[in-house]
Amino acid sequence: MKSREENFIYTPYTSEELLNMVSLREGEKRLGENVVSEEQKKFVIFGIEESVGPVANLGKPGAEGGFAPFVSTFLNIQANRFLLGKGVKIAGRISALNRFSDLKKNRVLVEELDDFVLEVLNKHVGPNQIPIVIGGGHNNAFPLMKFSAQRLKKGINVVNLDPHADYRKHEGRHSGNAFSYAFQQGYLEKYHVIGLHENYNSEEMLSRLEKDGHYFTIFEDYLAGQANINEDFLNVCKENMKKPLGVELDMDSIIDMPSSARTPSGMTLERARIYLKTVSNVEKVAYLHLPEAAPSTTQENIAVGKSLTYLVSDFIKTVNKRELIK
Ligand SMILES: N=CN[C@@H](CCC(=O)O)C(=O)O
Repeated sequence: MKSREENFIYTPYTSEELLNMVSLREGEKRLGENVVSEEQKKFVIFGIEESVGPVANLGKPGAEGGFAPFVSTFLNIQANRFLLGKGVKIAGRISALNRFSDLKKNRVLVEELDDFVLEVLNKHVGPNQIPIVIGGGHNNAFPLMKFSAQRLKKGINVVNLDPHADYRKHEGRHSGNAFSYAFQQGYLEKYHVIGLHENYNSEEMLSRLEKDGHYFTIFEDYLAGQANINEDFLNVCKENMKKPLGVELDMDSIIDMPSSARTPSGMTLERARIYLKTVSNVEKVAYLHLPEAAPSTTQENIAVGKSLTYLVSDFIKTVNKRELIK
């Protein structure tokens, strides 16, 4: 299946392809062996292999490479009492076939991608299923919010752990304005963005976040001990306990994570895990989105694959635990 101008393609996984990525070991069960089962699926995972969004935001390419190391790592973790993986489906991936050198053309390309991601989600996510989208730029938050708002018939609340608010002007689509476009179009109601870096958010954007009634916290306030990050995670969870919540984690919030906006100062992976475990503990998660990882070496592939796997498995375990408690 291709997008309208044929600049993107969706390729579903076959069970055989997925099983080929699993290294079997006698006496053990790997997650991939259960992921291919015929059981009812609660979580549907999609990869997005593109970096047109970050490039259209004047950033660096590489986000097309985040998903592949995730899949091979995730399929090979242990299936055990903590996570069996039978309720998880790895559906397929959207890949970019083109990118231009012209900024305007790339921003139009992002619109084509927005529509294509929405089409794929509409086609492959059932009524009670939760989509998990991995890889690509933060631009793909827009179709995820649109998909969720359309199926719930109202704008949703979203939480994002991110040094950048991605609430830039409506200047053509890119990875830095998914949330401002979604708010303008009524798909996003209240935006909670946690851990903004003082140095990387324009005054104009911060003022607009305030004017539009959103909630944001500053990373440096946590460093100075003027705010408590775990309390802020918990407060977002409590405020959204009974509302459908979109959960976003920009991989560039994590210290040294290979990405377009790689940072030497930021969240530890452990803090990011606590974030996901806390904010996902609401009654209805609309989706999980983990964009922006951009590995370029073998070592970086390992780091990205394992980091994404910890985060996705934490998320699934948190949602599963809630369902069992109910
Ligand atoms: N989604 C990320 N957005 C950031 C990062 C830009 C970059 O790639 O360098 C932003 O718009 O500021």
